[in-house]
Amino acid sequence: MANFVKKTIALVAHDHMKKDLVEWSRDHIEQLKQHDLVATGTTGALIADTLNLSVHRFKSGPLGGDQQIGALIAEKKLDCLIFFWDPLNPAPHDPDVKALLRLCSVWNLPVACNRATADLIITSPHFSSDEYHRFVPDY
Ligand SMILES: O=C(CO)COP(=O)(O)O
Repeated sequence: MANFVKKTIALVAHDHMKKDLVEWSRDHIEQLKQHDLVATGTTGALIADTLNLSVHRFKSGPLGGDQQIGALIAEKKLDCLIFFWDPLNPAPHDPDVKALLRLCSVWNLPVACNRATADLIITSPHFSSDEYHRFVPDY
């Protein structure tokens, strides 16, 4: 029988996508409550205030928040990224966005860029099970 393992989840959304991420977080609030949550500044404030969840907030994305979350990935301190980036509007810090997504591939980190994928990740029995071991490359 599998045991529960608490994970660290990063929540990030661009401005036009924040409403989607708040709705998604509300839909999965019982799961999210069981884990440690981190976020970029504005996203984190919105989720914490709207849903009364405890969220560690890094800097706002354009001010370095994406890179701070990237650093967590490189330090193997993050288990999952839910990143609703905006496919229809350019971001001034697009290189940071690309760098963050790149690190998810470098470190084989589960990353969801839309609600359907986020649903599947958070509801997977593997997500918080001690019987599933994500392969983490040993560079
Ligand atoms: O820009 C972001 C991600 O690239 C998100 O930053 P905020 O949560 O501060 O809006």
